[in-house]
Parts: sequence; C-alpha cells; structure tokens
Amino acid sequence: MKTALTIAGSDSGGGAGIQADLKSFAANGVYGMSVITAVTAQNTQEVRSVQDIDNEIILDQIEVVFDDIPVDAVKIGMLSSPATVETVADALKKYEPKHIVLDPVMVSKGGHHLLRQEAIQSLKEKMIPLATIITPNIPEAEVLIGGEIVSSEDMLSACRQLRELGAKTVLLKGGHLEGAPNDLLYDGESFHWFSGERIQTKNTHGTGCTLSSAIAANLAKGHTLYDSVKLAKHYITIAIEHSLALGHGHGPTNHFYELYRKAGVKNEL
Ligand SMILES: Nc1ncnc2c1ncn2[C@@H]1O[C@H](COP(=O)(O)OP(=O)(O)O)[C@@H](O)[C@H]1O
Ligand SMILES: Cc1ncc(COP(=O)(O)O)c(N)n1
Repeated sequence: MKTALTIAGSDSGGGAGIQADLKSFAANGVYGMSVITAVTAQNTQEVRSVQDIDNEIILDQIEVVFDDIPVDAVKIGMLSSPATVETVADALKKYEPKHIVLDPVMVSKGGHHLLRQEAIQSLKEKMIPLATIITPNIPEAEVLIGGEIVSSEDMLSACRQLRELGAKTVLLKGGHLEGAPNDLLYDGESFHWFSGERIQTKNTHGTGCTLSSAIAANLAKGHTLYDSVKLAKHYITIAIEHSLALGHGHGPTNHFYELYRKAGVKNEL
C-alpha cells in the first residue's frame, strides 16, 4: 500500500488540519501518517487557542517516520512559526521525498492567524522552493505576491508570480472569488483550469486541507500531477456536496468513501 505523511496542525473539531488530512488519505486509498506541528483548540466556529509543538519533537516525529516507513508523498499544512517552517524545511531537504504538496495555510475561516506574520518570509524562502505543488487560496496568494486578485486574468498573472517563488507547480484555488470555484494549475509551461460549480453551503471547513491531501494521496499512488489534481478536484466537490451541518459555524467536508465510489469517481484514470 502506498503511504502519505501530513505535517500540519491538529483541529480538535475534526474538520481541518491533521484530522481532515488523515480522512482524505484514507478515502483516497493510501496509508496515512502524521507529524503534528501545533495543537489548535478549534470547532466549527472558532480557534480558541493554539499551542505550538516544540521543534525537537516535530523533528523527532519526522525522523522516526522516515527512518522506518516508506513515504510516497508529503502534505504540509499549518506551520505556525518561523522555527517550525525551518525545522520542517531542513528535515525535508535531508529526506528528499518525491512529492511535497504545500498548502500555505495562513488564516482559519473564522479569521484566526494559523501562520504568524513573521513566518511568511521563511515560508517563501525555505519551504516553497521545496514544493512539488503549492495550493494557495486567493487571500494566501495575495499575501505571497503582495497584490490583489479579483479576476481570472489576475489568477493567470498571480500563478506566474507564485511560480517564481520556486515551486515546481502552482494550483491557485478560486473558491474565494465570486462565481464558479475554478482552480488554475500552472507548471511553468501551460495553464489548466479545473472548473467547478458553486455548491450553496456554509459547510466548507477543511476544504483546502481535504483537497491538498487528496492531491498528495493520488501522487503517492503514482498518478501524474495533472491527474492527481483532477481526481482531487472531483473528490473535494463530492466532499463539499455531502458536507455535514455539524456545529454552529462552518461544518466540515464529508470523507465518506462510499459516496466517492457511488458517484463513479474511480481512483484510476
Ligand atoms: N462552495 C463551493 N462549491 C464548490 N467548490 C468549492 C466551494 N468552495 C470552495 N470550493 C473548492 O474547494 C477547494 C478549496 O477551496 P478554497 O475555498 O478556494 O480554499 P481554502 O479552503 O484553502 O480557503 C477548491 O477546489 C475550490 O474551488
Ligand atoms: C489546524 C488547522 N489547519 C488548517 C486549517 C485551515 O482550514 P481550511 O481547509 O478550512 O482552510 C484550520 N482551520 N486548522
């Protein structure tokens, strides 16, 4: 069985972070492992508090996995502090996993900062250049390029600027723009739109985590990058379509594998 490792924050509410990643891995047919970078006390409404995990233990978690178990793909989510970014980047440079999917998580749906302001520069300099693919949403991309993105045209030029930061490929997610949630993939040569239809729901907690983990899972299984994004876009669409009205805020995506299978989305192309 192929494996995937998530390096991310824990969400006690189970909708985003490590918890969403492991569910998405399982639903997409890979064995999931985790390195926890921070513990968030979080539900569908708020992030009440955050505790960063000590860097020695983050490093131990990474080393103990890589020293023993094959890792076919890595997904990175919440990194919290500059020291965490550096610890994770240095470790990944040592182990050189074949695929690194970097979701540059910055702010929760409720507006809580999950990446400190002073960590943004380290993320750009140390982490992004190691990534096979980065998956920013519109606000994250705006921070990374230092400019506004309000149209499809802007998305095209933003992808070019984002790629200049050093990632092999960019998937700029369009969920935060008005209209259809279309995502744009750019590999330095060509652009591909992955178009979607907006599902009317407030239950979108964990969508970014779910999508990036599904990409990592499909890369781990040997799919091409293009096919992995295509499969993941199908997966997130179904997971939002069947999202759960749990809690009083933004409910979580639904990783029920049977739904995925019944919808006819095979994991082989
Ligand atoms: N209401 C929606 N209906 C359908 N797809 C959506 C919806 N909202 C977001 N998406 C899709 O979910 C994925 C993650 O979305 P986005 O909201 O852009 O990022 P993030 O969750 O990181 O803020 C993208 O593929 C996006 O197009
Ligand atoms: C621990 C953690 N990591 C990431 C997110 C972002 O979630 P989303 O996928 O909704 O942007 C979150 N709310 N909590």
